[in-house]
Amino acid sequence: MSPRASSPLQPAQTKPASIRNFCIIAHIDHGKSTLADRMLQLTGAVEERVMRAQYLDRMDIERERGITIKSQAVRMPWEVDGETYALNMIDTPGHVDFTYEVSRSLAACEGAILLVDAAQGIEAQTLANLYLAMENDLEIIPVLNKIDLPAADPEKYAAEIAGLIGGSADDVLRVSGKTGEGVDALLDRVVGTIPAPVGDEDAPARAMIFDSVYDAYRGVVTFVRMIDGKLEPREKIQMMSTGSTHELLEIGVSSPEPVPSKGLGTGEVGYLITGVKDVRQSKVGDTVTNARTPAEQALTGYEEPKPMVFSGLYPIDGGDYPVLREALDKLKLSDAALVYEPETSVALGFGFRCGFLGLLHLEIISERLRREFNLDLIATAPSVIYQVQREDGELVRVTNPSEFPDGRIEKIIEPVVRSTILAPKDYVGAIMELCQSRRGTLDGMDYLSEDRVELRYRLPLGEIVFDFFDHLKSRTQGYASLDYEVDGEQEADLVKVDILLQGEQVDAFSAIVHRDKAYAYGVLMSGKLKELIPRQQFEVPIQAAIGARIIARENIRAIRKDVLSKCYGGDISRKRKLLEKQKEGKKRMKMVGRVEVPQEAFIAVLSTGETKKDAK
Ligand SMILES: Nc1nc2c(ncn2[C@@H]2O[C@H](COP(=O)(O)OP(=O)(O)OP(=O)(O)O)[C@@H](O)[C@H]2O)c(=O)[nH]1
Repeated sequence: MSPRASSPLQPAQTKPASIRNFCIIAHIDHGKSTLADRMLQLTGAVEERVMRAQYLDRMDIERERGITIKSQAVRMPWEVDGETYALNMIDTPGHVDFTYEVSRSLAACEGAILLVDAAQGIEAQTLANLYLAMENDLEIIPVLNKIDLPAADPEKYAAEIAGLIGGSADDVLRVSGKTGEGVDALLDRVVGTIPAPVGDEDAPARAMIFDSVYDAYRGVVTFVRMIDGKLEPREKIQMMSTGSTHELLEIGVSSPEPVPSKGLGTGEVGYLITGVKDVRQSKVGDTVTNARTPAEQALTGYEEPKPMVFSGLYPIDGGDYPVLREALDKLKLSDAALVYEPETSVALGFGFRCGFLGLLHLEIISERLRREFNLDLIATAPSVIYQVQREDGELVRVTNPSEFPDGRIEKIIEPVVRSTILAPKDYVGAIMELCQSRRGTLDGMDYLSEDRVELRYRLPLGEIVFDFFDHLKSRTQGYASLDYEVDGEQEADLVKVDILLQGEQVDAFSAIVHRDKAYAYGVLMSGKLKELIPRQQFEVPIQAAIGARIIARENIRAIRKDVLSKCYGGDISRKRKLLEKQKEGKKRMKMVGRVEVPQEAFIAVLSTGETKKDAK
């Protein structure tokens, strides 16, 4: 494949008419990275000699090790009819938790390539991002990828896509990121149909931050799209949400390695480095302006990141608490959405209550804590924000069951999501059953093609944060895809169920559940704990309670455990060994009142997410 591109345009001198800003909307594995590789190759942005598979992804891994910065936007030259254009490809996060970040990336573009696997068809996340792109008035270029696959069915899926975005199935481009077929035609289409950026070149500078990443060596690298005016190196810039000013140490473009430039003009996409150490000082959605001649009005659409899902993180080894605190402080530098505060649990000891954008965000953070900081953690069941109004009128914000107020309650408000589920039509019944059992209400249903259906449900966020996705997958043999977006609140009849061991409340097991499911939750939890907690030297009642009312009860019968009984008359070293072993075991026990609960019991009950799952 020989590159078709003449010498690139210089960033500071490129006129908006020669710029095209676009992103690729695609489901995981539909081939975004492979297609990006072909584009880098074809445009000559990356020389053949240094080309390697998943060029941009590779940079991602390097960034984790602090070697280079992640390329959130790549600039590529492309020539059409003797004229050179600068194409900026902007990366969009693919997952539902990061809808706001996606919306900012989209706001930085005039067009989007909708990339769909020609053997799979469109998926729910892609659909949700497509709708977002359409709401943002982006020009959509529909593309079927992997047409080289024997299983590809471009006719069927082209019709499906045409049905969604309008136009004819013939307008849907067909490419193979693997063989490179059709990629040049796609780049021509980008130049031909995506509008050039419009902005006021003479106005005071306004740049929208669509991403900021933390780099161990260079501090925060901020990715911006220039809307009006221009920015030049060594200027003082100002963040419009806070008014804070910073020296512009470096400004440039990624092509795809970072290349410093003489500035960025209207319509361009590039990066800024200011020496800021924390991504919170460079927030996605914020407007950057020139501190000397600031713009009067910030760009619209700025939002603070809002944590929606909360969970307590506790080190399994209490001695790791300072390590956990340090690790969270470090992660915060690169993640503006992570919030946390210290919390103590009677059962689990010292830990942190952490707020996340959603479940995936929670998973990413716990995984990073485990992998990068070597921490073994217990995470309490995820919870959402409830507004609880007491009878005396006081409103309490509850993100943790332990904050649930005692006494009489007037009403409880819970967050609700608008969800989209895509699946083959044979599974509609199973999906409806699941959504109904989670208090969902059907908003609508459409056939995308003969055999694929889009279901739209309103569901309480609290019902899906737990294990909804796992259930959806198992009921549809993995075929369903889900996307959701927080959409308002509703009143709900919820209660707090406590679990008591010998009359002592185990805070880590309390949960806020719908009244209809409280009994099932209580029975399930007490049954599980009975299996998991070893018999003690006295009888231990396990009770589930709503306030003072007991709704379920199990008993662990007493036993006198004498580890030495087996070795009557045995030699002393063997006895010592057994006693040592018993001591080891005790270390992993947590005391709840007088009851010894093995660490494993907490882990088994909390981390598998089996509690609410079975309590349906
Ligand atoms: N046959 C064929 N396989 C392809 C094509 N494009 C991508 N693939 C394969 O599909 C798989 C996923 O491709 P990626 O490019 O990693 O997909 P992605 O969308 O970037 O995936 P994530 O990085 O996980 O989001 C890989 O195994 C690729 O080799 C294609 O045009 N034809």
